Amino acid sequence: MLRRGFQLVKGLGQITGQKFSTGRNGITIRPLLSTGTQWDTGSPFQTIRPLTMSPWPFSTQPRDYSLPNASWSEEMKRLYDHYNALCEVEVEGGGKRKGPWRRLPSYNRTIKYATGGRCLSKVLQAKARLFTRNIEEQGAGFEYVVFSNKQEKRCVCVFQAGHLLEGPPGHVHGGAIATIIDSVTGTLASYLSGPVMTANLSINYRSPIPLGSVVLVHSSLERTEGRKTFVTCQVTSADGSKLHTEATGLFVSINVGHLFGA
Ligand SMILES: CCCCCCCC/C=C\CCCCCCCC(=O)SCCNC(=O)CCNC(=O)[C@H](O)C(C)(C)COP(=O)(O)OP(=O)(O)OC[C@H]1O[C@@H](n2cnc3c(N)ncnc32)[C@H](O)[C@@H]1OP(=O)(O)O
Repeated sequence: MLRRGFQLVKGLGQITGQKFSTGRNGITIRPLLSTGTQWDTGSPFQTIRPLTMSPWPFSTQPRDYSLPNASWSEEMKRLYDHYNALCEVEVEGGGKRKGPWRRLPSYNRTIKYATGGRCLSKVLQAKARLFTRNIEEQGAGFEYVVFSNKQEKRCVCVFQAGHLLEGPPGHVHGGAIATIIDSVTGTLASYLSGPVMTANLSINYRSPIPLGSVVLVHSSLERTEGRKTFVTCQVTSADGSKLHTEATGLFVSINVGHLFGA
């Protein structure tokens, strides 16, 4: 159980960019997501099935789902380029240095060993996938990339909602909107406060989101109180002129042992 806790903490560090202390040793973070390669199906009895074409197919790197793919619309790519450019700033005399923004990589499973939990068999645990990254067809589900700004304690997600997320005809399902809000606010809260769980999410749906459109999910820190991190969230059209959804979230810091019944 303790070993699992370490794996979880290290995995979080990789996702959030934080170095989580695991006690005496202060373990160095290294890629843990080695099962999520481009050729990986997640099954212990692997069927080789390429997700993307690569000149060297036997990559040991997991696929980063927050990078552009062929399904991204021009609008999605434009917004990606816009925020990506803010990740670096030009310095006098040429050259570049890190800017205030950071693109957060995104994988289809959070942690190699700590997925699923106590109620799943090992085989099912091996198959566990992050909810927002479990649709294989590019562009069909959640296409998104999160950029964070630690100084300003906020993040922005560029989100393109695919056709499998339909709720009302031609529009995005409210549960899918809640999912992306939970993911973005949860990512911000863990980026700022370390391991957290959603305690409360309150959502007001103001105007429907057309299926296939690109929207921005803005999330900011409101305040922290002890173990509690309060964040706000607005989903707007890509040009910011239309408010689609507003939300507030409460995230409670946890000891990772919480997830394993400690
Ligand atoms: C480790 C995960 C990290 C994820 C992030 C990874 C990085 C990014 C990676 C990939 C991107 C994807 C990101 C996805 C993000 C999704 C996150 C989720 O969906 S999480 C699943 C849904 N949430 C649950 O299942 C929680 C179930 N609830 C619980 O486990 C507990 O209730 C918990 C941990 C929330 C609190 O339990 P207690 O025993 O630790 O603490 P107590 O004492 O009850 O509460 C602490 C304080 O919070 C208040 N509080 C608790 N719940 C509240 C509520 N619902 N409303 C208002 N206040 C509440 C309490 O009144 C207390 O306040 P006072 O300190 O006394 O001032």
